[in-house]
Amino acid sequence: MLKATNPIIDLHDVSVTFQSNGKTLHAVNHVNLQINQGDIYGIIGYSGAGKSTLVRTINLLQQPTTGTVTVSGRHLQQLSNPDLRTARKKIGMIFQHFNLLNSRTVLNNVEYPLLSQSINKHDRRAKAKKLLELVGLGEFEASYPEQLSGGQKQRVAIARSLANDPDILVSDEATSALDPKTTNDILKLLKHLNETLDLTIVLITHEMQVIKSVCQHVAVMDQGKIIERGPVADVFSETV
Ligand SMILES: Nc1ncnc2c1ncn2[C@@H]1O[C@H](COP(=O)(O)OP(=O)(O)OP(=O)(O)O)[C@@H](O)[C@H]1O
Repeated sequence: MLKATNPIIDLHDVSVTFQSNGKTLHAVNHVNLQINQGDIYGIIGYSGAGKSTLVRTINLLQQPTTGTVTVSGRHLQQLSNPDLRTARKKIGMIFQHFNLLNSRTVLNNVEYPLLSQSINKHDRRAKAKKLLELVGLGEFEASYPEQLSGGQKQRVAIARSLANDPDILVSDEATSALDPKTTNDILKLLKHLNETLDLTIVLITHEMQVIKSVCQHVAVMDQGKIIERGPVADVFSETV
C-alpha cells in the first residue's frame, strides 16, 4: 500500500522563547520538522537542547512563539478550542515517570481518557481490557500501579495513551528510568504498535542506542536548533 506523501506532522519555522531573569531564552529556535505517517522519528540531544519543548508544540501543550504547527493536514493554531481538544486526543503521550493515577486500578487508569467520551461503561471496560491485552498486561487489570514494575507501569501508560485511537504517539524519555532489558522490551512493543496500528511515533531520548534500535529517522538537537537530520543509518554512520 502506498503511504501518503504529505507529512502527518509539519512544524514550520517554530520558535519558543521563555523569559527568565530578564533574559530571553530561545528554547526552540526556528525549527522546521516534517514527519511522515508511519515513521518512528527520534529526536536526540543533550539535556536542555529543547527536545521536550519542541515536541510539546506538536499538540500545542506548548504554544510556539512563532511558526505554524500542522498535524494531519490541520493548522492547529487556527482551530477552535473544542476542535483543538478533539485533535489532541489523536496525539497520545508517554513520559519518563509514567504519570499514572496511583489511587486507581490499572484498568481504571486505561479507562480514564474514555470517561469524557460518549461511550458506555461496558464498551469502555471492553476497550480498556483489550488495550491491556495488547500491551501484555491482561492479568493485571485489578492491580494498582505501585504493585507493578517500572516496565509494567510504562505498559499501562502506553495502553492509556492508545485509548483514543491516536494517530501519533509522542514518547518523551519513556525508557529513561528503565533498565536495558526492560528498555528493549518497551521499544519492541512500540515497534509492534507502529507496525500493527500504523502509529506514527515521535521519540525523544538522550540515548543513541534507543534511536538505533527502533527509529527510522532522527533529528539531532542542540541549543534549540536541529543541527543534523536524516535516516538513522546515515546520521550515525560514523558512530555505528
Ligand atoms: N516553562 C519554561 N520556562 C522557562 N524555561 C523553560 C521552560 N521549559 C523549558 N525551559 C528551558 O528551555 C530549555 C529547553 O528545555 P527542554 O526541557 O525542552 O530541553 P530537553 O532537551 O527536553 O532537556 P531534558 O532532557 O533535560 O528535558 C532549557 O534551558 C529549559 O530550562
